[in-house]
Amino acid sequence: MLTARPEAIAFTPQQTALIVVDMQNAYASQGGYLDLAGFDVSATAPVIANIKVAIAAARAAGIKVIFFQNGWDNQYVEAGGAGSPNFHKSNALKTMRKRPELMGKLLAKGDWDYDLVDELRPQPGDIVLPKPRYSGFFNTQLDSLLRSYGIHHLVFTGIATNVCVESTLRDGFFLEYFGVVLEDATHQAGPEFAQNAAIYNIETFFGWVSSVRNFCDAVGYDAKQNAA
Ligand SMILES: NC(=O)N/C=C\C(=O)O
Repeated sequence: MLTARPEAIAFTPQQTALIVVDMQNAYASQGGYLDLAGFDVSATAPVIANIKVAIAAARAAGIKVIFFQNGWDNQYVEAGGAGSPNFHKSNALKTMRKRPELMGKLLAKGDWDYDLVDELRPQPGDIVLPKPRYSGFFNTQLDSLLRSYGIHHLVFTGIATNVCVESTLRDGFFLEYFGVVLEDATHQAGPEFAQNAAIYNIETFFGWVSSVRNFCDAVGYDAKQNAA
């Protein structure tokens, strides 16, 4: 049983996945895309630390860990051309149009910006999925993989709460997945009200909101003892 808002939610480890959304240098590191595009990433260190604990707890409980990496090939073919709203709305693409010296760097496969942060490394048995748009369900193998493992509960961590986390959780809701976000293992892109609004939306309309500590308690993982 996971203590959560608006109410506790039951889950079994075998039917649950921990989803780690886009914990790449682009979203969590100084000098990465969000930072260069003018978003504040100064408070991401505790989020990385909390995700690390959630991942350890999930692995110990036999919960599948799925990492997403957002981005495209270094020619940006997968980003879409002017016929795609992504071409017009992506702040990474807009930043690179303003600063052409960054072309081939931001969110480009093979570059540091695209890499997962050093602290969060996939291990054998984890799944790593590339995704070309905000939702992890769009143009990825996520749905078929989850169905193949009989998973229908998704516990979300990652950046950004109000963009890729919320988009993926919402799409999951429409596909009949139960979505829980661990709020202290997420961070917004934009002002704090964006975090609060995303959490409000999830808690009220699309899923459940919990914390890393509650998740550890639910799976019987002692974070303090394992840190020692
Ligand atoms: N990972 C995300 O939530 N991404 C948000 C914005 C972007 O990728 O431009």
